[in-house]
Amino acid sequence: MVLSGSDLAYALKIVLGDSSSGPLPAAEVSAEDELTCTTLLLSFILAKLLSPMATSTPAKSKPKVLKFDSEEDVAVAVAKYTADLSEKYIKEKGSFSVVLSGGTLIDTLRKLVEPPYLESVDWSKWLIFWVDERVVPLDHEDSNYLLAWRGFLSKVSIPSSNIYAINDKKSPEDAANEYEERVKHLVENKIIPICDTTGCPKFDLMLLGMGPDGHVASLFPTRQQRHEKEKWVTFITDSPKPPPPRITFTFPVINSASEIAMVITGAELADTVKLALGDGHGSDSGSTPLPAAEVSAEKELVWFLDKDAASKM
Ligand SMILES: O=C1O[C@H](COP(=O)(O)O)[C@@H](O)[C@H](O)[C@H]1O
Repeated sequence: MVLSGSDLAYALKIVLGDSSSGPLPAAEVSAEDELTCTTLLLSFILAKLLSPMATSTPAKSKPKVLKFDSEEDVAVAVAKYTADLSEKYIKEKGSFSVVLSGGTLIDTLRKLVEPPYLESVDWSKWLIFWVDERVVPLDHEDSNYLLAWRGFLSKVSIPSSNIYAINDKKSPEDAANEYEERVKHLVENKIIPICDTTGCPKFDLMLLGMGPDGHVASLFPTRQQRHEKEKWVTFITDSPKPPPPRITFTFPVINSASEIAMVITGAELADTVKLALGDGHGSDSGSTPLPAAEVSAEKELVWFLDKDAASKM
């Protein structure tokens, strides 16, 4: 009987290890029994390899892709989706943590700050974070905080103590470390739960946009931050998209969120959407998938696309 490979270790231990109730059948193998024993062993190994226990992280489900006739329809759908999740999570856990990106996303959230949601959403239970931020003063035109303040936060009654902007007085590295510390503190105080499978903070909802190069947050195809596995928040000083200094949540944190919406509109993103939802590989990023193709959620990832963004699929 010839056995090889590390996957056989557990089977060998069972078959060859001592047993108080007498030897297992395979331990008494003779030349005539060899075929039967090998078949049994192969079945055991196959069953083990094919069972969900064979992989250390459970496979996540495929993204849900929703296509709409217009950008306006996307805005309407994203508002309802967010308000519904707000109600669900506040009912379940008493608060709703939302991670915002910058860019076009904020304008697409405009329907959320109109009736009926303006009155029906319990804004007092919201906690706001940024998936990435440009390291500029908070009142600078490039600030994602300022963008969100103007287009969203100034219109709703989220307590200011629940709005977690970055410290704009620090260097990118220090600002990233401080933001990570603040999130750790919230985790320690059980304000943000921890994701059992990754050990990262588990935010309820991330609302993400995507750049034409397939970047999400400030994780760019050609920069190493996208490969960060240890830090929760990292920094970049040479972002290919200006301004160069930024901080960003890393993929382990992004992909630990319960729900993620990728909100993407406009014909200029159609090729990138096709790549990201296809095999994920951009022509200029070799065999590494686009960052947008690496987004996954603990519960559900939904791509909201208007017909222009979906036109090449
Ligand atoms: O620089 C950034 O870009 C992305 C995408 O922005 P968009 O304007 O193309 O929608 C954004 O998601 C990110 O938060 C921002 O810092």
